[in-house]
Amino acid sequence: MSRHSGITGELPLDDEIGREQEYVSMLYHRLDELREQAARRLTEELRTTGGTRQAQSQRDSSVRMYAEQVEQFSAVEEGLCFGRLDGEDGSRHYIGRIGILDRDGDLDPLLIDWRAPAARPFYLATAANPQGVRRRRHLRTRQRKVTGLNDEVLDITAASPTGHEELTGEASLLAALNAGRTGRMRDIVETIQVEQDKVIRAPLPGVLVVQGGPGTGKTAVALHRAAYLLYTYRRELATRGVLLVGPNATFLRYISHVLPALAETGVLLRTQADLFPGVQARRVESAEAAALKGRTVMVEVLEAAVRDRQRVPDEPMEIEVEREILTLHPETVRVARDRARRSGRPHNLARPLFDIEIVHALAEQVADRIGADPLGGENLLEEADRAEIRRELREEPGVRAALDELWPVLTPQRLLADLYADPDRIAFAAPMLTPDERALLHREPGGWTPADVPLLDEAAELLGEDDRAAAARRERIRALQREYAEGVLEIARGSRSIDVEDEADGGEILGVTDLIDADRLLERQEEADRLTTAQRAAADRRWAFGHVIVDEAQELSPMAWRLLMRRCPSRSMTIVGDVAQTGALSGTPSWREALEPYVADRWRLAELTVSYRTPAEIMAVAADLLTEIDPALRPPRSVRSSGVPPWDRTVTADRLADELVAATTREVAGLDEGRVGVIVPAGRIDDLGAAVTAALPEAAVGEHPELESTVVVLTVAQAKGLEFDSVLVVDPDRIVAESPRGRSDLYVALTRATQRLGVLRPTTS
Ligand SMILES: Nc1ncnc2c1ncn2[C@@H]1O[C@H](COP(=O)(O)OP(=O)(O)OP(=O)(O)O)[C@@H](O)[C@H]1O
Repeated sequence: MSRHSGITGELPLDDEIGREQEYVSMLYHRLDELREQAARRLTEELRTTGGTRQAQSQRDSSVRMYAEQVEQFSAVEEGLCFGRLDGEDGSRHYIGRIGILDRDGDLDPLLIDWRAPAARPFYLATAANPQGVRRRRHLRTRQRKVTGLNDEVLDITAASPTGHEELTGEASLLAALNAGRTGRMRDIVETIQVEQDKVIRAPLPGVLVVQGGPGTGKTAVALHRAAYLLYTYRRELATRGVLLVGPNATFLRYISHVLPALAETGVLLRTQADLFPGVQARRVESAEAAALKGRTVMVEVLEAAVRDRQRVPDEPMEIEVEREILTLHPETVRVARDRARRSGRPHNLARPLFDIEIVHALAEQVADRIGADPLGGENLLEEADRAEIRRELREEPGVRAALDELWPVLTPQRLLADLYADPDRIAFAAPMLTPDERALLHREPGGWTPADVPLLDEAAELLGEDDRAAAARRERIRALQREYAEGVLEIARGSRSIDVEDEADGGEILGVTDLIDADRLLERQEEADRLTTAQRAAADRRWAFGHVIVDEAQELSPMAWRLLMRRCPSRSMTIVGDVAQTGALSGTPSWREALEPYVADRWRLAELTVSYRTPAEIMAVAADLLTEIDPALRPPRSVRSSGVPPWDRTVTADRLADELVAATTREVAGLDEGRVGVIVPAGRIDDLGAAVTAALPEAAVGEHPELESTVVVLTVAQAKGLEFDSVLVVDPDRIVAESPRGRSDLYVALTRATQRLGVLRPTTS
């Protein structure tokens, strides 16, 4: 179907590369001009001060725009232009990371953004459906130099060299797949495949579930979809932003370079642990405790925990007020409590109603005494006198203390910490749980776990925000503003280094940092709130995102789904995952079950069927296990073979560490470049990690291991979503035994390799 050639059939390869070099150099020249122009304008805007409030605000948005432009033009430096489409009508278009117009702004761009409709045939055209394309050319570049090219002539009569009828840009694709891994995910913008393109460019509204086996590009697709949506629906998403949720911090670091390389910085990347502003949930707890906290029964538990804080005393309470003792009867409190509850307001917002009732009752006592008619007639006080008494009572420390005791204003953190710390409170709030389950909730204060985050969020809903929460938010926003101010200066410094290089050409520009410091910039920002949408969203628990993307979504608990749905009232979501890889005990084995409570059956399913990571030899091993997990599940088809069969070796238990070190050393020696992943049972990460790092000091292990190390030792939970050139899986039986979802964990472990897989099994004898 397609012809791959070193010679294009028109010009010798070198000449052809030379011609492409001319074009690519021209594009870089134009990119430099645009970047310099943006940097110059940024500097000019930052130098200008004064003017009306409106002028300041306009200037501030210009500063943001130019700062973003400088950032974007720098981000697309590597691989700026990667493709060319020759039409049957003789047209010729270059495809790249951003769109570039010529100086006159002619309609025909010099470079077409990969997300633009005009670029789409680059990804979709096949010999059977050429879409007006005669030839697709992939350009390979290193820095600004064209190093090679691959052509596909979309000619139905030409034979396919590999029989992969469905692949587009096959030579470039295979080159990308066979390249050594660096510990950082790369973008796939040059070689997006047809089934992936359909997901990436699916319309914005509604819930789209992307189900696909290991290595089918779900993460890659999720990231490119974020970039596509921000480009195509910029107006809709500019103010509301896009949230991308990943399974853990290591994974976010792994993917963190992809969107900047696609010149998109407007996506907020977060783990579940970071979704409650002001809380960093790093505490560790048992899988069972996390699973319990993920169940929706916790909504009832929290509701009861809040009710428990709305107290009615058993005995009358005595309150001292200016040397006088007032008595608060349980019945008075009960009536006040019931009225406040009936308002239906969240706890903290109902407190004023409770206060009114209680203060009113106490004021009546005072009025009865001081307004009593000595002759036995009606009380002598007017309503204005009573109002004054109520006002004074509110200020009384004794009254305030009583109100705080009976109906305390609570933060979510206070509610949850008090609940966990006290078995009696747990017993009151969770009668529906078993004693063992209640024991799982009990713990001393001191940090939060990721499974606490949806509970904090739920508690925040039940409590309503009090003033302290709002003040905390203002403080967080201020901190982010400072960060932003520093970021702008950083960009300005970056742009300056480009300018400095150009000084030889007479292009000297006065540096931004010569004119303004972070504090002054911050002052100006406070006048005109100029945070990026993502930054504002990060600080605000009640932010409603324009679109939410969830990766490894099978791991989300029902409580986590509730949180995410609150963040996305428009239900515009992309949910990416593989139900066969579910490891969390409260994770989902079925998309229908997870989504039904929120959108019933109004969601679309897209499936990715081809694995780009895992070679056929390794996928065959994983496929046997998949059948055990669920005979109905089908493994993805591997796009390539490595020619290296996986090995599986049994060693005596006492030799395991030594054998592992020896095998790791061999794998490292066998790789030119690239990374080795050693996946071990969670219960052996400490000793086996220590053994490997003792022998190979460059190896990384720990809570957040450095993925760019040659060797990384990690658990399955840490390895989720990652990949390595060579993978050693240690003690698979124990990995399976460690969790009720152990077989899915092993499936994840076996599918992390791009080239080679080895399995080490200890025996007891
Ligand atoms: N079209 C493509 N072109 C080049 N590389 C690709 C393409 N699609 C996927 N890949 C590569 O395949 C590998 C696996 O992709 P990715 O991590 O997105 O898969 P996944 O479906 O999320 O896997 P898992 O379920 O195991 O987390 C990555 O190295 C990715 O860059």
